[in-house]
Amino acid sequence: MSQNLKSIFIDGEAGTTGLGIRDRLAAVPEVEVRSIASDRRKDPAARKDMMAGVDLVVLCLPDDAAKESVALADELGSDAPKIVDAATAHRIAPGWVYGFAELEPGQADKIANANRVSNPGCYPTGAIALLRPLVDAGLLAQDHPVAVNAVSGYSGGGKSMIEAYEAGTAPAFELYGLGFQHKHLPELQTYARLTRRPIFIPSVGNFRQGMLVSVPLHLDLLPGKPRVADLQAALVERYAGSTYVSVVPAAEAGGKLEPEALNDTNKLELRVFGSDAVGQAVLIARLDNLGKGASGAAVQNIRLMLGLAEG
Ligand SMILES: NC(=O)C1=CN([C@@H]2O[C@H](COP(=O)(O)OP(=O)(O)OC[C@H]3O[C@@H](n4cnc5c(N)ncnc54)[C@H](OP(=O)(O)O)[C@@H]3O)[C@@H](O)[C@H]2O)C=CC1
Ligand SMILES: CC(=O)N[C@@H](CCC(=O)OP(=O)(O)O)C(=O)O
Repeated sequence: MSQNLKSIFIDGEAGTTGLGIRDRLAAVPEVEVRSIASDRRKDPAARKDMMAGVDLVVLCLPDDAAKESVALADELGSDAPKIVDAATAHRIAPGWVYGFAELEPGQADKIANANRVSNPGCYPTGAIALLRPLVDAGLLAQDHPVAVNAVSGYSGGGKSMIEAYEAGTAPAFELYGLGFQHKHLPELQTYARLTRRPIFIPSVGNFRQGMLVSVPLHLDLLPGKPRVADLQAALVERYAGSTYVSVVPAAEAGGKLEPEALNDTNKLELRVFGSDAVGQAVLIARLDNLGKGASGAAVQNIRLMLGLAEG
């Protein structure tokens, strides 16, 4: 192995997100992925030893295990590696940088200079990408009563949900999050800069991966009563020059949108469907929940943190 390679340990390498990151990193020649023998992969001592010898660790674990890994890294003091946490545990935690590079100007630099980066949730990636530019532009009041509806492929539920769908024991389609406590609400509200808690209703369908996130709006309830083109222009301005986020004319979709078109990419497409005649719009984000919603974003963050060129 070359001395110049950056070393990475994926804690949770055998899981859905971990495997996705490993596959993507296989195409990055500047890094080597180091692994623990399968029978010791949950052993805290083995994980700590591994962390002591690498440049960066990616946590692809349930929240409690991710917190345990961070505590192990803390015990290493100045020998601790950089951390990207793909779990929900540290998304609004002090001392962590939110790993959505396109959040606002300067966010990619913050990620590049951070030791601890929390990879965003799949649904918030779409919702924040749609909402934050409108809030920043004054087109959406921070206390606007926002509703976010979304559908995900079943891989979003990790190994257990994948097994249930592939065994044919899961429903064809299901709404969930109906207790108003979905784990993504805190980061969604925080990074969209909303002061009023949004209503968030996710759903899961019988397809493996892919995602749509939508936000309906009544234009006459927005500050200054904007037209559909004003919403579109605010998104275009925010993401001009972005490699992975694009604002696509809604007319191209012919009034329909399916969730799987960006699978196996790190892309995020944003559209504003609307009618000035009826004063209504719906903002829609399309992404791969395993791509820009998880492993793709993680590798984008890893590249930034290790000073590697964009992939
Ligand atoms: N699936 C998705 O679309 C996304 C998931 N995430 C997040 O990534 C994290 C992982 O999710 P996902 O990949 O879906 O989950 P999976 O259930 O597919 O994988 C989790 C992995 O972690 C392993 N694991 C559990 N406990 C420990 C432990 N104490 N030490 C070491 N390894 C452990 C599991 O081992 P075993 O194989 O034995 O079960 C499994 O391999 C979660 O926090 C999730 O919220 C983030 C974005 C999207
Ligand atoms: C379909 C499904 O169950 N999706 C998961 C979200 C995916 C995920 O794991 O979200 P993180 O990015 O926060 O880890 C859920 O709603 O809990």
